[in-house]
Amino acid sequence: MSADVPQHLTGAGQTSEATASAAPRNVASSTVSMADASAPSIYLSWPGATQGLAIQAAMVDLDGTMVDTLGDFEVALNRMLAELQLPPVSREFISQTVGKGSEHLIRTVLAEQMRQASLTVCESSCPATQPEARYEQAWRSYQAHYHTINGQFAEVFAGVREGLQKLHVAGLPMACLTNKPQAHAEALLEALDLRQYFQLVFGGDAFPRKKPDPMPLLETARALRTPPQATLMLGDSSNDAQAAHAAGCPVLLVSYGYNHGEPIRAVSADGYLDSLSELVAAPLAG
Ligand SMILES: O=C(O)COP(=O)(O)O
Ligand SMILES: [Mg+2]
Repeated sequence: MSADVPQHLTGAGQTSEATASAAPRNVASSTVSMADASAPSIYLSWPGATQGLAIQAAMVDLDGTMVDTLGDFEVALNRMLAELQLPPVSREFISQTVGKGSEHLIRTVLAEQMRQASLTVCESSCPATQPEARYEQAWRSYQAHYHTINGQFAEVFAGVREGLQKLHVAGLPMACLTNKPQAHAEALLEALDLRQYFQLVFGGDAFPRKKPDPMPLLETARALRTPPQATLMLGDSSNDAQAAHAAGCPVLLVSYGYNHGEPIRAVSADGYLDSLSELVAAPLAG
């Protein structure tokens, strides 16, 4: 295991606090076997696939792929903005900004709402205040509010439980790989009863770099002990696709998530799904 992988993220992480704190409720963890280089391949297909994929494990994105979290983002951001005496942000703006981690979301929203406030309050002659000067306060406020409401305004997308169940039944080891902070991701998966499907959960603060950098995918494949080319990324945005291409992983994209306001089919991928329930998974003989 390379020295740059935090110890709790190594293969031994299967039995570390991440898993121990999230004991499966419906599926016994002992029924979910760990992947290794000789793990059996699963053949995956979906409607419109000219050719399916032979894979040994999957990494599944969280926001926009499994869970519609726009409501949570909206409430936490607007409570933060109210504290900072800034105008509320629209759901549409959030949907185009989410996906690159909390830091990027807070910085972008702060800059936009400060710009709007300066236009309203002082027309064109406001004294310039740098968003960066308010970033630390905004970050603390946002994280506290998000922690309080996490999952209360979120919903699992239609077809997600069915799709994950199919992959689980086919014997596919899975990790949740998100840019959401680790603690929020773990709590959300638990609250929505999705944690049971994942041997591992890696948040945006689990590695030194986030998607679209390939590092989180390469380290997750390493932790799952499957080669990147046999480790599928299942996501909703160009972040996931870009990271997958750079890591050498196959990638499938869902059409209903948050792709920075751009059509998902314009993003290069091995395939596109309108619902995870469209997936067909079967063990590959031999
Ligand atoms: O940016 C976030 O917080 C979440 O993003 P992801 O779950 O789509 O990776
Ligand atoms: Mg996403």
